[in-house]
Amino acid sequence: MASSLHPLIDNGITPGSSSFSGGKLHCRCASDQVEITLNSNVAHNHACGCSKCWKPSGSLFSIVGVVPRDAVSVTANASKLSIVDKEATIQRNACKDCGVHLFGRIEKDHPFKGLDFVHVELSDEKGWQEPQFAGFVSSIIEQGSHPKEMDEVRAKFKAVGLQTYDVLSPVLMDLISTFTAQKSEKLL
Ligand SMILES: N[C@@H](CCC(=O)N[C@@H](CS)C(=O)NCC(=O)O)C(=O)O
Ligand SMILES: [Zn+2]
Ligand SMILES: [Zn+2]
Repeated sequence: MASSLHPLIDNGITPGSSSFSGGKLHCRCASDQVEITLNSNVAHNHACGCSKCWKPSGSLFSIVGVVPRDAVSVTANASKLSIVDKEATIQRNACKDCGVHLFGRIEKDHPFKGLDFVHVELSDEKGWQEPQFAGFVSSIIEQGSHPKEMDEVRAKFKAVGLQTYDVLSPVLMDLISTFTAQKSEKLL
């Protein structure tokens, strides 16, 4: 398989630091970079194979984690941000010039409302939580990967110690279903 899963996965995973408490993200413009300050480490960091999450060119997967939205502030060049798809659940704020997604925010009623989605590779700091699993793996087929490559893709994740799922991990799926059950009062 010629393609890279993601630079933070391909050569093995570097563990983060439990005492790390945040840092800055920058877009990839040569000047006037959008800067985001995060006052928190990420949680539920994972590889996402869906077509909507930003990924570096040449990679099959995005690496995306969440932080409380109160921990996110735009600290430079906010005027360069624009929402990629206003109809999507996750409103991904991208740099209009370089295309990098700086943060994704949920405004509608949703189990993950209150959490923003961010890509820690946009930071120079070390200590961010390492990827915990791979989600939306089968979605890479929708972007042109051949179904025959899937065994190899899943084996590569397993080789670096990550479980693969075709939606999200059991913990996150249980959170989503708990939210749904509480809303319909099946669970009190
Ligand atoms: N197979 C679809 C899956 C898209 C999808 O459902 N993505 C997930 C993971 S990021 C999601 O929660 N999307 C909500 C959104 O994009 O607003 C694709 O690849 O486009
Ligand atoms: Zn930019
Ligand atoms: Zn995604």
